[in-house]
Amino acid sequence: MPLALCTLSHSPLYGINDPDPSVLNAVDAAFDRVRTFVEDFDPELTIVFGPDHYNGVFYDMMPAFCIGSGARAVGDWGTEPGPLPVDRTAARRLVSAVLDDGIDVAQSEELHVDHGIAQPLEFLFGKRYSNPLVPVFVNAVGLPLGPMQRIRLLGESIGREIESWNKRVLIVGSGGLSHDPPVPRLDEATPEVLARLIDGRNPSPELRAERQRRVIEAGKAHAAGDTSFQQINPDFDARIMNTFADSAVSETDSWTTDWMEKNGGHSAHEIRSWVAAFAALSTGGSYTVTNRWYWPVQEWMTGFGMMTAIQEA
Ligand SMILES: O=C(O)/C=C/c1cccc(O)c1O
Ligand SMILES: [Fe+2]
Repeated sequence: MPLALCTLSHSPLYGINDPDPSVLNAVDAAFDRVRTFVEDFDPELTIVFGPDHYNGVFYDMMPAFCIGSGARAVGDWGTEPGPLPVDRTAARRLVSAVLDDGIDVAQSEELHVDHGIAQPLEFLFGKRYSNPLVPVFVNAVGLPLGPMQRIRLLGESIGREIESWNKRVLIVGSGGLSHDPPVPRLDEATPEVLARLIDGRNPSPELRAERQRRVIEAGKAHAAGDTSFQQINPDFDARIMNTFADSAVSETDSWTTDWMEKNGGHSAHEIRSWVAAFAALSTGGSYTVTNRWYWPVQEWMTGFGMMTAIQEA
């Protein structure tokens, strides 16, 4: 049974700070094509790799990656709060298989996910989806980060296991390409921010609104040409997408944290979700990229890309 893949950027500023209608319409048309691709594939299970932005996972216990054998959405940025339809059996089997492969993945029976995982699921399946899935948190903001090879190996391990299930499994990778939105950072945190990075679960509505307002303002300034932000880098983004299109996933092993940040900004590490997704797809042999789209969207503060791919029979 073939596996299918869809990798896509997310931005909470979608629907809030929108670009010119010609760009927005093109993005929405691409979303329609991706949704048709998913509907045609008709997945029996979805594995979604995605980051968190200190809304669900904190420095009180920061894993490199974590499989959710139960999960709930925190409901940031207008995403639907509440439990996710996790296939617990599948998730627990994945945890065992990955551990057997020598990768020390964490497990959560109640993984808290933010827009990094919730938004792509809503883009693909609508607001109240009930199709079975397994969320996999991939640390992309809580520095320090381990080498890229580890995320490839995680993806391959998951790919080998799902391959053996003889099911139609859709693999989703969520994350921006080059981007540098104002996500707080440990190395420059004030004591007040540090406390929130360690244990910031269930913030007051005022605190959440204040944080979101800051990001909206940053998006507006970015779109107005404020150069104090690291700029979107379309050349870097093309290189990333070409690597996946060329089936050269193992080349990502040589991408260093420094290189990613210099060229793509601090949040470029979200590309780790794409690496895991393509690595999982690649375990069954060759794959074909069926479509790709890209726009540098200043209003959303991110290089916004999407790719779909399917295993070759
Ligand atoms: O508010 C946050 O924590 C993150 C915002 C953001 C903005 C643009 C692109 C992204 O991938 C983000 O997560
Ligand atoms: Fe993000």
